[in-house]
Amino acid sequence: MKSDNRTLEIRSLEKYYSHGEQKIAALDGVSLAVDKGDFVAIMGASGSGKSTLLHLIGGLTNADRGEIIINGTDISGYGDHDLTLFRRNHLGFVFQAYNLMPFLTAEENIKLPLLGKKVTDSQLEKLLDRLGLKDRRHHRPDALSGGEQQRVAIARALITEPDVLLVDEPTGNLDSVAEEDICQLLRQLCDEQQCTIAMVTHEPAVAFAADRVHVLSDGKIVDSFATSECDNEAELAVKYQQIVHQQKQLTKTR
Ligand SMILES: Nc1ncnc2c1ncn2[C@@H]1O[C@H](COP(=O)(O)OP(=O)(O)OP(=O)(O)O)[C@@H](O)[C@H]1O
Repeated sequence: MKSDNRTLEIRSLEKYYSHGEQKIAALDGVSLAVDKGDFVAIMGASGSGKSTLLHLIGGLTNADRGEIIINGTDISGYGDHDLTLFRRNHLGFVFQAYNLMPFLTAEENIKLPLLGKKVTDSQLEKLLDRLGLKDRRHHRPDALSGGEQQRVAIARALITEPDVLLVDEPTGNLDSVAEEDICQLLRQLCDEQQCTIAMVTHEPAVAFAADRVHVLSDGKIVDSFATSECDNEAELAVKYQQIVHQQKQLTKTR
């Protein structure tokens, strides 16, 4: 059923890579729907296709088949120029490596995606305040902790008010305290500001912040479940491992 609230819809997405004679299906018919304000986590073993999926949603590579519809716009047929414009206006990215400009302050980094466009002072203040960066705004990245650098990266992704925030292993370089802090922040952004988030992670503790987990295996979504089915991250880890194990058994018997 189509929801009017749907921010992201992926239909039968396929992506192949060639290794010599061999053709590898990185994505093999992935379909997914995310409503406004929903937070989904995409989990899966190494090589299951997580990054490929996020890169396709983000218009960083093209699909071989299928559709990617973001707020009603199908970007799957777009060329490089249109994809660049679409990314700039509609998507926000947060990566494991914060990718901040080392010679710019936190505030200058946050304003980078605006490309000179004005942001109102109150908009910027609100964002700095929300991300707990007010007293760090004039610091350069090397004077910030890992968690603070990731907060700056999140603020930079949010400054253009994107339709979807695409997040790739956001806590991979952080200790457990900073990890929890970033997870809480992402959760609150959904609850309070109706941010729509698609996040790739292999960490059950990080996935627990989401509303729903989709499990990828060999380029297919093989299962998905609401995180509310799990009382805590340990239960989520067990549930995820069971799905992965079941999938391995199925592959063996094929
Ligand atoms: N540029 C590429 N050229 C060739 N093959 C690729 C390329 N990118 C990914 N692949 C292959 O596609 C499959 C999916 O890769 P992908 O990086 O999406 O997996 P992943 O789940 O993100 O893995 P990881 O958790 O290790 O980052 C793998 O078999 C990988 O080797």
